[in-house]
Amino acid sequence: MSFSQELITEAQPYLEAVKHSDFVKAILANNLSSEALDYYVGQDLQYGDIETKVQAYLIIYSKRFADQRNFAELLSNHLGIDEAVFKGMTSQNWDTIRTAKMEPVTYIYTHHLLDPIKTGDPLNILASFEAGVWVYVELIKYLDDTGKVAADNPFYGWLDSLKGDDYQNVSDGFLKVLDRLAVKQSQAHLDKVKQDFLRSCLLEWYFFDASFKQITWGDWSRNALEGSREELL
Ligand SMILES: Cc1ncc(CO)c(N)n1
Repeated sequence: MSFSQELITEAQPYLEAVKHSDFVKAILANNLSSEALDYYVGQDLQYGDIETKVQAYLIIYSKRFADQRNFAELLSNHLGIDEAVFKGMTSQNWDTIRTAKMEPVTYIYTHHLLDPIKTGDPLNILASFEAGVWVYVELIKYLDDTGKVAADNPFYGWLDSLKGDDYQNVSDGFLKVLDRLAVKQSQAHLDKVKQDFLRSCLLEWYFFDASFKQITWGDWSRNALEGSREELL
């Protein structure tokens, strides 16, 4: 089994969990609240900016011109994002939502993506990033296959723009690069890379969960501070 097949096999339970998440169920039932949608769009735009940064570092740290060109092209596609699709999903002012502040799960997930940059190793940097791409490709296939996301669904335009072979090919291409970079690496190194990949898959679930519940730093503070006024001992 190739390294990427191993990653994907072990990631299946996380993908199943994403499919079963309240957020995804609400997309399929077309009853996601506008608050959850606004939160998701704002946070995903922040996530997308970190994807830009990660891909820029993949260009910088890759040792092959062919890989660098490929990453540069994919980064250009990423930046070609159809703003209209996101604008159509939310009633919020674009400038406000485009500059949303990162809430806790977005912060943790994006810092998980940024952390391997310090290694300067494209294998480490690519693994945690590709996990998110892979989950999205699989989720989009799943949503499309249900045939339940109709034209009146806020995710219709989003699904329409991402479904099909192009996005799948991007993910498959990244998996091939991972396999090539994994050759001759120590087991300890590969174990760390795998852990990072699976952790991104886990954080995908938390990203949807946080969106469904619109979890903020304020919520976290309130949770932590609740009860702190009681006398100790
Ligand atoms: C949270 C998240 N993960 C993955 C993707 C796909 O790139 C995305 N747009 N957002």
